[in-house]
Formats: sequence, C-alpha cells, structure tokens
Amino acid sequence: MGKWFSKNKTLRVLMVGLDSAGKTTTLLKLSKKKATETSPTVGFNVEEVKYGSVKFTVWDVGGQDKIRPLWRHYYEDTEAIVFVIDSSDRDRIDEATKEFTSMMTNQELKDAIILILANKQDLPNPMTADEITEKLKLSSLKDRVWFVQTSCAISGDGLKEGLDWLKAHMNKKSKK
Ligand SMILES: Nc1nc2c(ncn2[C@@H]2O[C@H](COP(=O)(O)OP(=O)(O)OP(=O)(O)O)[C@@H](O)[C@H]2O)c(=O)[nH]1
Ligand SMILES: [Mg+2]
Repeated sequence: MGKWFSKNKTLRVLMVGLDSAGKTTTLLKLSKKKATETSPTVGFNVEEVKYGSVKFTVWDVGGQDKIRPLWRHYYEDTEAIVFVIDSSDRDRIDEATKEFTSMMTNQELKDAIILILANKQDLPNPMTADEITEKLKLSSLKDRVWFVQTSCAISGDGLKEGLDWLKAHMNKKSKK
C-alpha cells in the first residue's frame, strides 16, 4: 500500500487516440502553456501537470496510423490511459474503436484506469458520451474502471472534470 499513500505521488498518464483528436491541444491546455497552433505529433510530448495535491506525468503520443505501433513503447507503468476522441468525426469512430479495443488486450495495461475524452464538443452535432460509450463497446469491458468525459480542448471545458475523475479513481484503486 505504501506507494499509493505517499503524499507526493506522481501519476503516470498515457494519452493516445487517432491523429487530430486533440491530444496535444489538451496537453497544452492542461499544462497552461500558451496554446499555439499544434502540428501533428511525430514522437511524443510530455509534461508534468500539477493538480491540487496530485502531480500527473502526461505522455502525449502521436496518433497518425503509421506511428500508432509506437504507442506500446509507452505502456509500461501506465496507471491511466486518456483516450481522446474527435466527437465530431463519425467517419472515424470505427477506426478509433479498433485501436482502442486492440489496446485493451495488452497485458501491460490491464490495471490502467481509462478516461475517454469525448473531445471537440464545440463542433456541430458531436457524438454524445452515451453514443461514444456504445461505439467503443465500453460496457463489454470486464473488470475495468472507465469513464467518458465530454471536453473541448481549446476552451478547456471538461478537462478539470477529467482530472478530478482520474484523481478520485486512482485513489480508490489504491484502497483495494
Ligand atoms: N474545434 C475544436 N478543435 C480542436 C479541439 N481540440 C483540438 N482541436 C484542433 O484539432 C486539430 C488537431 O489537434 P491536435 O491537438 O494537434 O491533435 P493530436 O491528437 O495531438 O494529433 P496527432 O498529434 O496527429 O496525434 C488542431 O487544429 C486543434 O486546434 C476542440 O476541442 N475543438
Ligand atoms: Mg499531437
């Protein structure tokens, strides 16, 4: 139990999802860096995000299809996955589901909690949290702790709620 109760625990968070979902924009917003125009991530970005008494180390990995095989190199010791979705992109939700489902079979991630960010809620007619829950087949996941949070990475709407959820559930996990 020791490490979970230590005061200054840093939580390792891995942020993945299809290209252009809004991962880097989310990271910039969380780290309060000046939001600049992002370009597609080739490789990764990492930032320490301080949130109240908790520190998160957030890894943001590029999501273009050719570099998705690199995601797995970041799995080790990941305590939380943040899977970011462009909620306005109905054409690519099946592709997102495929990547998500395949990730879920990886043993290294079996204990990681899962926050889905249903991002780009500011665009017209976005998929709702319920629709995304259904598309990603989240209810069929066994023994996983997951949650869908709607967000807009540009305004920051929903990001605080996402961090609150991560914080609450990582603590809960520790009390098992
Ligand atoms: N309208 C809107 N646009 C967003 C939002 N989040 C990100 N974007 C835009 O979407 C585009 C892609 O955002 P990125 O953060 O670079 O996407 P990414 O997931 O890091 O993409 P890769 O690095 O290629 O994997 C940029 O033009 C962002 O400004 C959002 O919540 N709403
Ligand atoms: Mg990026």
